[in-house]
Amino acid sequence: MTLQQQQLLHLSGATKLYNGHPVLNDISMTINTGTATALIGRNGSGKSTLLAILAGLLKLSSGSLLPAKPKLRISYAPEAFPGLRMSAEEYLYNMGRISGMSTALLENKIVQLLEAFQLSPFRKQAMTGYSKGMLQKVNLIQSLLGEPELLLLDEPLSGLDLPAQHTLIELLKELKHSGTALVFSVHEPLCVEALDAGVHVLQAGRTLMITDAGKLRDKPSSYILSTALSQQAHTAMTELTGYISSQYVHHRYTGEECMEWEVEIAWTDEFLRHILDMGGSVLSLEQRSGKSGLEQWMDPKQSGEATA
Ligand SMILES: Nc1ncnc2c1ncn2[C@@H]1O[C@H](COP(=O)(O)OP(=O)(O)OP(=O)(O)O)[C@@H](O)[C@H]1O
Repeated sequence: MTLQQQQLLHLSGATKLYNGHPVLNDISMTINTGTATALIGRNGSGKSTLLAILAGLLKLSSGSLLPAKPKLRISYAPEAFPGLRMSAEEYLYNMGRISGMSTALLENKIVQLLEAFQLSPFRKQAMTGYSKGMLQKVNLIQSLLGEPELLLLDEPLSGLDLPAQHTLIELLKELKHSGTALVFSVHEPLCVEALDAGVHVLQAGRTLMITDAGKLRDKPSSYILSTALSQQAHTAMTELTGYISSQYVHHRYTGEECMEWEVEIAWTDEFLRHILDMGGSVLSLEQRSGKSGLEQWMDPKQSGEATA
């Protein structure tokens, strides 16, 4: 915790039973101001249940949830949002008034957010006619209206088009910077990396691991696609400094068998030269992060099995 960060909420030994069966089992986490925490895990691993508990909407079967102060301003955007009969503008206005916002501030905020999410042209239409993505935008705008100290988002990117995803991430970055604590469930790496989030991996209601985006990010490598070389030339390449791995792959367009080389970026030129010297052709070159990136942790069972 940096000097400026303060504890907002502490969850300890949280267990939630449904029909005697634990769907969350002994979960502990501390949420500090100005931080982002991503909950990741397979479908049914307990992310939504945990968010509803943090929001105070579900009671714990055992364990404790301790806010650092009595009236913490919490906003919550649930996973599903129904198409109500009222217009988005009306709904947002009502929600803002319920949370105690002043009319002037609220009207201003609604206009800004509807514009940012490109919903202004539809603001007076009944939400029964909205698409899934449009409803998700209203759901998110509702959670962004006030100035929450803790913002809980259940799969916020779900159903959003790309511009809306970027708008949301920029807004979340600003909120985090201004001290709001963010906790969100997510199946895509985009949010985790952009918000430099801590990562809480759930598996069947239990904490599998706690880490952060920085640790999960791989050092990028160069990936060179070349025509297949002779066995002798291939072996010589594998002995060069900077070699990481190689595999036979089929070319995306021609279907031809070729070789993909993963090499350290600093040695890329050497490898390109060797391929040409050995009679091969370079088909493409790109730099990207390696195999065990964040995507792998989006499917924690697989990772758990791999390291077991
Ligand atoms: N009201 C309920 N009654 C009984 N079981 C429930 C209830 N709500 C959730 N569960 C169960 O709790 C487990 C965790 O569900 P939860 O919705 O929290 O998972 P999730 O990680 O958010 O899943 P997803 O990625 O699909 O949204 C699941 O097995 C689910 O069936």
